[in-house]
This record gives sequence, structure tokens and C-alpha cells, in this order.
Amino acid sequence: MVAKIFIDGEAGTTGLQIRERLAGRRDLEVVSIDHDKRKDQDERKRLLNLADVAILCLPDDAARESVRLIENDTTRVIDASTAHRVAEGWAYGFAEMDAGQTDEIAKARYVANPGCWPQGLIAAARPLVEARLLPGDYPLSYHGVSGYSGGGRQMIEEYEAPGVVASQYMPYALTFLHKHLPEMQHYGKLNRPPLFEPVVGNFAQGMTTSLPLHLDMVADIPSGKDLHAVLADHYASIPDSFVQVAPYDPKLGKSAALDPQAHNGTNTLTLHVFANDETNQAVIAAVYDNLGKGASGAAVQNLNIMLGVNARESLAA
Ligand SMILES: NC(=O)C1=CN([C@@H]2O[C@H](COP(=O)(O)OP(=O)(O)OC[C@H]3O[C@@H](n4cnc5c(N)ncnc54)[C@H](OP(=O)(O)O)[C@@H]3O)[C@@H](O)[C@H]2O)C=CC1
Ligand SMILES: CC(=O)N[C@@H](CCC(=O)OP(=O)(O)O)C(=O)O
Repeated sequence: MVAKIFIDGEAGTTGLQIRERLAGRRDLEVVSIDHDKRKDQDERKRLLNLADVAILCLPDDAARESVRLIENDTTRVIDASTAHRVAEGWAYGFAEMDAGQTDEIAKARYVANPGCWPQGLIAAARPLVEARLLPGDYPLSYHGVSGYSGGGRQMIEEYEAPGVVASQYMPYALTFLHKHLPEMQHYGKLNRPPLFEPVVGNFAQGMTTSLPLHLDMVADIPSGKDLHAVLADHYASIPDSFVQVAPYDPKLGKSAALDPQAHNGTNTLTLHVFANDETNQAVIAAVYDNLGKGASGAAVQNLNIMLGVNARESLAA
């Protein structure tokens, strides 16, 4: 059977990248909306109800509306927006976060694609909390820099408009109420929200995040090797994992691999553990493409899992 896929918001940043990744697939047919009708509710409703899988690449309110427009019992949904990430009845589309998550996604009707920022935090913190190397009530700080495509078409236009001298480094969300905090806390298995300080850099695409840890605040102080072993073992145990863990070298004080653009065009997320067992300090960094594993790549990975095809189809590692 050739599955019909409708990308609602296909002309946007995330939608376009999904289209590109799916081009040439014979196991599915991408049903396209006429450009002039892309916001026409009746036409969207028709295509949403005709699709086997609808991928929503829309602002939150429009994504909620798309779900309401589906009247049948069959169209499955992958929502790339923030609207349903901690909602009842939705599977969280971060396949590598748990041994059973791929199965959850495979059988789900509704899948919420993770936000770009939460993935670096959840990838680093969740296995450590589960292994009890990090208490759930640890006062985490989380920092990162993202390319400006993370803000979608509007931010891309702001940075690329002729004559604009854009800021090189722009911290934001300093009211500490970023929309990604609920999913970070929920899927990171944290009892308190992290203090999150995101930054937009003057480059289009890619991101690096960092999770600093004072290990002497943890009972039974773990070593850098302990942290690395838990993360490496977890991701090695997940079939078809796009999350990988770089080898641990306690003497490494910097690495070119932390370039936020290092994984652009791929669906890979690499974790890097840095630690000093004398000062009991550590940082777990994550490098990935905000439009790859952070958005479109993850959506295609989830689509593959839902369709029961090889999870790596159409995705560069
Ligand atoms: N960019 C990123 O790195 C990531 C984005 N996301 C999420 O994915 C979703 C899409 O983001 P992104 O692609 O960046 O955003 P864009 O602004 O680039 O694209 C959104 C698209 O949706 C269209 N649209 C807006 N309102 C409606 C509507 N009512 N009906 C139909 N179409 C509509 C827009 O059309 P028009 O431009 O004509 O208004 C545009 O084509 C968002 O929820 C975003 O938060 C998730 C992870 C990462
Ligand atoms: C650089 C930048 O502005 N990034 C966006 C997040 C992009 C993303 O993941 O958005 P969704 O949660 O909607 O999926 C932000 O911080 O709001």
C-alpha cells in the first residue's frame, strides 16, 4: 500500500525540509496543497481527511485546528508544533528516550514531535535520572545556542533581510517561561523545571546545548566515567538510535565537534561528556541540527516508525 502523506504547512521551514527528505520515496505519496489554498480551511480539511498520515508543520493554534478538522478514525498525525507535547493521548516522538518508545510511536495514532531544545536536555538528563546518578530534584541549568532557522520563516527573514546587521549572540526567554519547559521537565523526569537560557547565534542552522553538573551535590558522587557509561549503554541499547555518545576523554578541554553546525543535514544527535573528578564538575553537551533531529529529521524518523519501514529511510546519519 502506498501511504498518503499530507504536510499541513508544507511551505514553511520544517515542512519544506520534510518534503525534501521524502522526495523519491516509492512507499508513499505526498499529497500537496495548492499554494494559494494553503490556509483555506475547507481544502486543508479535505486533505487532512484523505491522508493516512498528516504531518503538521504549523503554529500551535493552527495545529490544534488541524486536529479538530480530522473527522475520520483513520488519519494518523505527527505534530511538529508545541501544541500536544505533554497532552493526554499523544505519544512523544523521541524514539531514543526509552527502550519502549519506538513501540509507543509505532502504535500511536497521535505523535508529538519533540521541540528542538528539549531533545538535548532529555537526551542527557533522562538516562542519568533513571540510573539515579542525578536526583530528579537537582536544580539543573540548561544553556544552548541555536541557528536562527529555529525561529522559522519570520526569524530567517529578520536575519537575512538586505542591509540587516544582526546580533551575533542573542540570549532570549529571560523571563524563564520558555514554551519548551513543560516537555523538558516531564520527559526529563525532573521534579522542577530547569533554568533555561537559550541563545540565537548569527548562523542559519544547527545547535549545541550544554548541561552543567555539580557532581558534589549528588549523593554517592559519580565520576565522569560513570556518567559516560550510563549514557553510552543507554543509547547502544536502542535499536536504530540516531543519538550517539562520543568517546570520553577526561583530558579533553575543548573539541571542534561542539560546533553547532557539525551535524547539519543529518538526523544525528551526539552527546559529549566532559568531567573533572577532582573538582566534581561536569558538562554534558549535545550537538544536532535544529532542522534535522530537532524537527524535520525527527518527523521523518517518526513517520518511518509509524509506517513500519526502516527507521533510517530518507535520513542521513
Ligand atoms: N524551525 C525549527 O527549528 C523548528 C520548528 N518547530 C515547529 O514546527 C512548526 C512549524 O515551524 P516552522 O516551519 O519553523 O515555521 P514557519 O513559520 O517557517 O512555517 C509555518 C508554515 O505554516 C503556515 N501557516 C501559518 N498559519 C497557517 C494556517 N492557519 N493554516 C495553514 N498554514 C499556516 C505558514 O504560512 P505563511 O508563512 O504563509 O504564514 C508557513 O508556511 C512550529 O510549530 C514550530 O514551532 C519545531 C522544531 C524546530
Ligand atoms: C531559535 C528559536 O527561536 N527557537 C525556537 C524553538 C524552535 C522549536 O523547537 O520550536 P517548537 O517548540 O515550536 O517545535 C524557540 O526557542 O522558540
